Amino acid sequence: MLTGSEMGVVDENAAALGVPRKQLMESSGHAVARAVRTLADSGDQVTIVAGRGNNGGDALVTARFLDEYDLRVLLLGRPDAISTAIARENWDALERAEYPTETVKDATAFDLGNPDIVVDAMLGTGIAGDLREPEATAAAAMNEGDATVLSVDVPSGLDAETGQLADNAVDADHVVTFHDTKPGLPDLDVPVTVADIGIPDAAELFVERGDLTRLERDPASHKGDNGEVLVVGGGPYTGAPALAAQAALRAGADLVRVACPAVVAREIQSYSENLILRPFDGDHLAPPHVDRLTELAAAHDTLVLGPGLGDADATLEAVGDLLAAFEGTAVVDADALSVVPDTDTSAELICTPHQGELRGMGGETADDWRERADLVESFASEIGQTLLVKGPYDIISDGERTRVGRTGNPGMTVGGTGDVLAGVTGALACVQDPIDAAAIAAYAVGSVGDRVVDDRGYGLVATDLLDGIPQVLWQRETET
Ligand SMILES: NC(=O)C1=CN([C@@H]2O[C@H](COP(=O)(O)OP(=O)(O)OC[C@H]3O[C@@H](n4cnc5c(N)ncnc54)[C@H](O)[C@@H]3O)[C@@H](O)[C@H]2O)[C@H](O)CC1
Ligand SMILES: [K+]
Repeated sequence: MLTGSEMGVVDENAAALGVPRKQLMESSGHAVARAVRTLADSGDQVTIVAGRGNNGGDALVTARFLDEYDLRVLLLGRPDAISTAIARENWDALERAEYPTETVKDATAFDLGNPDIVVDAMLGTGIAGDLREPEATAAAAMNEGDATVLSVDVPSGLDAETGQLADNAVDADHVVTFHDTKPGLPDLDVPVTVADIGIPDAAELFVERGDLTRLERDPASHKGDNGEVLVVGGGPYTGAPALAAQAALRAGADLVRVACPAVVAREIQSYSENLILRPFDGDHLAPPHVDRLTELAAAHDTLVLGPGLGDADATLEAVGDLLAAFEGTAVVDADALSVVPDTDTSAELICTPHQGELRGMGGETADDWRERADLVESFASEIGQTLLVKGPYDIISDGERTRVGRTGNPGMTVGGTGDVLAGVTGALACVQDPIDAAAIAAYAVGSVGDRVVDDRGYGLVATDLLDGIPQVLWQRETET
């Protein structure tokens, strides 16, 4: 089952892999034609009712596969109101080949006639709310008439995000949906054909630019709505927590606070005026700090635990205590990772080990990335947490879903890049599911590294990554 927006991610990933949406539309349109043939006898009257989006575009393709029928193609609205280039190209192709096209300029001009089959291609995954005109009148005519109604992707009026059916939705007799079933379809109690439209499995496995379409920033949002991150780190090292915190800000978090030992607080602050420091006594994290830090962490959307903490016994004991007490979402990195397998926690963790740290946690790894993906998935399921295992192929798994990130390059083996990744993951986990946050973070940080190395060659340092994060996350180029 895929929601409409999940389908959009997969579809954009397919385009990134070289299978553009117009090709998918051709497959979709063909699949609808095959379904029409199973329902219609030769010479039957088949009427296509197309909307102005890509749902309509699918059925404009269908028309070219139905030459043996008595065909009518009705476009709801003027051709210049067609909202996508690919749907318009398919409309133009029908016109040039002199198919029997008609445009319906408003609801009063709609006349369904009395066809044997109606193809409902008014609205698919792009709908919001009840049907407006002229779709509402067209739907009522379909529902009142005797024709068999074949809906394209979803019955027009079914919200593929929530599965909710509008009061004035089309009452379909059959549905041909694409790639995977959609919310609400199983409840309709009509035959649903799931058509393979040639989307490669890789579009769901690999993290590609389509995954970035999950990111959105509400124009009406206030400070804090886009995430508050607490980084607990520092002591023996000061750069690591500063990198993680700055990366979290660059990834879009509103407020990032760094809790660190007091003796290094000034030094960490001196790296950036954007950071808010919350020092605790002494020169390293220890069990007496845990109560206050647990309380502080609970007031944030996510905790990033580990950068620069070191591996002093008292520090690792405190990490265990903090994880045991904390109930929110935490990104666990660096020395803190070793504590995870022995800790009982109700927190939701995103652990970001490289392969050596994974072994240290008791996980197995393999040279072949596919084998590694299987091993990481089993280990994630065993520990009941999300893993982001760093490497030339990043493997991200929550034990059920597994994703693979292929961005990044050998220039990124330098120190500090992991801290940047932890920070970005922490910021994204404020507003995304753990697996999506980890997948997007791995993809984005690798992409920034690729851009830096493309520009300047190797010799990249972790601070080079910070500035490029917003561009990769937000200035994305998508296919229209
Ligand atoms: N995702 C894929 O892999 C593929 C999907 N395909 C098909 O494309 C549609 C989705 O197309 P999209 O252009 O995004 O949206 P729609 O055609 O569903 O509708 C957009 C259109 O509708 C208007 N609108 C929105 N709400 C309403 C309303 N309540 N009443 C009237 N009109 C409304 C809106 O303004 C837009 O103009 C998907 O379902 C598949 O069929 C392709 O096949 C490619 C592969
Ligand atoms: K439809």
